[in-house]
Amino acid sequence: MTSPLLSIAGLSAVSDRDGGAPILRDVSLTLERGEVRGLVGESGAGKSTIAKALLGILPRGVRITSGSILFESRDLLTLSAKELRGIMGSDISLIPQDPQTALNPGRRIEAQLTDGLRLKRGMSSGDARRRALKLLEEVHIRDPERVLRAYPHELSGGMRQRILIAAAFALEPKMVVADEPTTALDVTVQKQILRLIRGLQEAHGTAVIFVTHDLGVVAQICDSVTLLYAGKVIEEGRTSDVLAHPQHIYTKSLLAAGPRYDRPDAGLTPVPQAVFEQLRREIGIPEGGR
Ligand SMILES: Nc1ncnc2c1ncn2[C@@H]1O[C@H](COP(=O)(O)OP(=O)(O)OP(=O)(O)O)[C@@H](O)[C@H]1O
Repeated sequence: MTSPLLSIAGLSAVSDRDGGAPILRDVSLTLERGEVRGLVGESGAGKSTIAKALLGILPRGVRITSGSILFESRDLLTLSAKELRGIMGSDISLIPQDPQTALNPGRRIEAQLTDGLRLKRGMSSGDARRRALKLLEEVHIRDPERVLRAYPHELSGGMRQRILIAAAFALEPKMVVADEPTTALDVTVQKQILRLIRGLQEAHGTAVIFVTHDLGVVAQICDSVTLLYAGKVIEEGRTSDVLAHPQHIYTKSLLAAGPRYDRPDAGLTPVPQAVFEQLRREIGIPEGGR
C-alpha cells in the first residue's frame, strides 16, 4: 500500500497567550491523493490552527508540543524556512476565506495570476498569460481577456473568489487548503463555488483539506470528514457513513441542529448543554477551564 499524501499524527498544540491552554489535543488524520477531507467544528475547535500548520504559517503564540505532519513523508514541522518556501504555493496552496482582502488591490489580475507560473515554474510571460487565460476559463469566467486586465475592485466578490480558486490550482499543487472559502458569499454563489472547487480537484486529481463549520458544506463537497471539538477529534470517517450513522452524540446533535444538509428548511435545534458537558468530561476539560 502506498502511504497517504498527508498524515498528521498525534498533533498537540498549546496557546502561549492563554497560560498554556491546549489548542490541539493529539490530532491524527490522513489525506489520500485526490481526496477531499472536511475539517469541521465550531469556532475555537482548532480548524484554522491545523490549516495554518499545513501552510507553515502558525501564528506567534501557538506552540506545537508533540506530533508530526508528514507531507509526502517529509515532516513539515521540521523543515527549514527555505524548504517550506519550496513547498508552499507550489505543492500546497491556499484558497483563502475572504476574497475581498486576499488579492492585492494595486495589481492587475494578470500579474497576480502569472507571478507564480513565471517565478516558480519558469514560464515565459507569454506562456504564463496563456495558462492564466485557460485557468480563468476553467473557473467559468467570461471574457477572460478583460478580467486579466482588471484590478480586483472592478470585479464582484464571486468573481474574485473564482480568481483565487484559479490561482490556488495554477501550479498544479498536490494539496489545496480551502479555509472556509464560501463563508463570505451568499448562498447561491456558495453552491456554485463548491461545485467549482469539486470540479477542479477532480479534473486535476488534487487533494483538498476543506475547513468549514458547516456540515451541510461537508455533505456537498467532502469525501471524508474529521469533526473537532476543543482541539480534539470527536469523530471521523467517510462523509456518507458519518452523516448516515453518526457515532458520537455531539455529531448526532449537530446533525439535528441543522440547517440539515438534506432538509434545508428544517428548523434549528440547538446542541443541548448536556452534550457539551459530556464532551468536556470526555476530553478532560476542567470546570470553567479550556
Ligand atoms: N495567535 C494565537 N495565539 C494563541 N492562541 C491562539 C492564537 N490563535 C488562535 N489561538 C487559540 O487557538 C484555539 C483554536 O483556534 P482556531 O482559530 O484554530 O479555531 P477554529 O476552529 O479555526 O475557529 P474559527 O472558526 O473561529 O476560526 C482558540 O482557543 C484560540 O484562542
